[in-house]
Amino acid sequence: MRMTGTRVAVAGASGYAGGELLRLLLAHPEVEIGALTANSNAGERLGALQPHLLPLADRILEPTTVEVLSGHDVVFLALPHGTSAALAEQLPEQMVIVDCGADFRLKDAEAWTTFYGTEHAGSWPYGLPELPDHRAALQGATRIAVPGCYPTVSSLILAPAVAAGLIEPDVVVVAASGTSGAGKALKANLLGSEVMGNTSAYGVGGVHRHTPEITQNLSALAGEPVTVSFTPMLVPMSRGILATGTATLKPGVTADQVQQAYAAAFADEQFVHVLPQGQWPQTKSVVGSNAVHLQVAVDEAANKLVAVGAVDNLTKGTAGAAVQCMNLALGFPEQTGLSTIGLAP
Ligand SMILES: NC(=O)C1=CN([C@@H]2O[C@H](COP(=O)(O)OP(=O)(O)OC[C@H]3O[C@@H](n4cnc5c(N)ncnc54)[C@H](OP(=O)(O)O)[C@@H]3O)[C@@H](O)[C@H]2O)C=CC1
Ligand SMILES: CC(=O)N[C@@H](CCC(=O)OP(=O)(O)O)C(=O)O
Repeated sequence: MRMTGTRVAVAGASGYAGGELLRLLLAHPEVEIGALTANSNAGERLGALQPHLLPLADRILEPTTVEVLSGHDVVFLALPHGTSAALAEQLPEQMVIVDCGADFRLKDAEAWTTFYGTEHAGSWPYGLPELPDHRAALQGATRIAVPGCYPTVSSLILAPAVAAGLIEPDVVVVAASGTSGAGKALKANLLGSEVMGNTSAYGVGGVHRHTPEITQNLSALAGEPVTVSFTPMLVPMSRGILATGTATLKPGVTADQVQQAYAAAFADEQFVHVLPQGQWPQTKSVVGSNAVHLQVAVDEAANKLVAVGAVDNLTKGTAGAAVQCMNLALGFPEQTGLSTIGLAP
């Protein structure tokens, strides 16, 4: 059903994801921005924390409570993991809730507890419409779990090969992220002098919490368990992720088959672009946009498929996906308020 003047609230408006949501929502023709909430920063002017959001500079951040968030058509939750579940269960059923956190992404309760260490709250429709069979569940949905930033790009770079049965169910993903992926809260390894002029791996050895999310996406596509070895890295830039996925080709699979599978998988997708042959994704081309840039090659000597993808972790990796999902939930054209144009140089 098409609605106009849709009233939206953003919980976590003082954070990075909340700020990016507001940047996009300010340019969205169908919404009216309602309550903006925070935690330790409640009572502050938004302008003191998000100086780039000039039209909202004098809005005062409210506490994140059920009372403040009720009375909106849509609530975006951009809160730390584990915070959304308790809040969501008290909000009205008919309200559309789009959760940027992880609380409702995983279907497997055991995987949740292993990686997050708390009780599983359940699962909601997963907000990656470009994965086969996902869009329909988002149309008209009232609860949506936005994917993690690494899983978005890591799943999309390998999805066509997995869905077409071109690779063995055993993949390796190495992904480099800008520091905004870690959120705004000060962390020792994210201080300027630790990050500048430096690149480091972290969460190595299958322990990063995005591993089960990528596994869930690829296994569902394969119709059998897919083993995922995922290694994230931190690089000295504020936004963007560049991910490389590698897998062994099944016997007899040709480079032509691979190219055709990728072209066909995303032919009708407005946000996922398989680049022309010979051109490789780079993060700057997608920064600030909801686009994913992809490229794939066959390494014949090693018998491997190698796929590379770039996203902006805060846009298609979080807030852009959240807006795209809201559009689907409310019946707005999917691209409303979203751009595919990045930055250069
Ligand atoms: N950054 C990214 O690239 C991505 C982030 N996400 C997810 O989005 C969510 C927000 O992340 P991000 O914006 O980066 O994090 P930030 O640390 O930048 O922001 C967190 C926000 O949550 C608020 N907050 C903190 N603790 C509580 C609490 N106990 N109750 C209510 N509100 C609280 C903060 O308010 P205050 O400032 O007042 O303390 C702030 O507004 C997380 O779940 C994250 O995993 C998902 C994909 C990518
Ligand atoms: C660079 C960096 O630290 N990135 C974050 C991922 C952020 C994200 O997408 O994810 P969630 O919503 O699942 O927290 C990390 O590795 O924890």
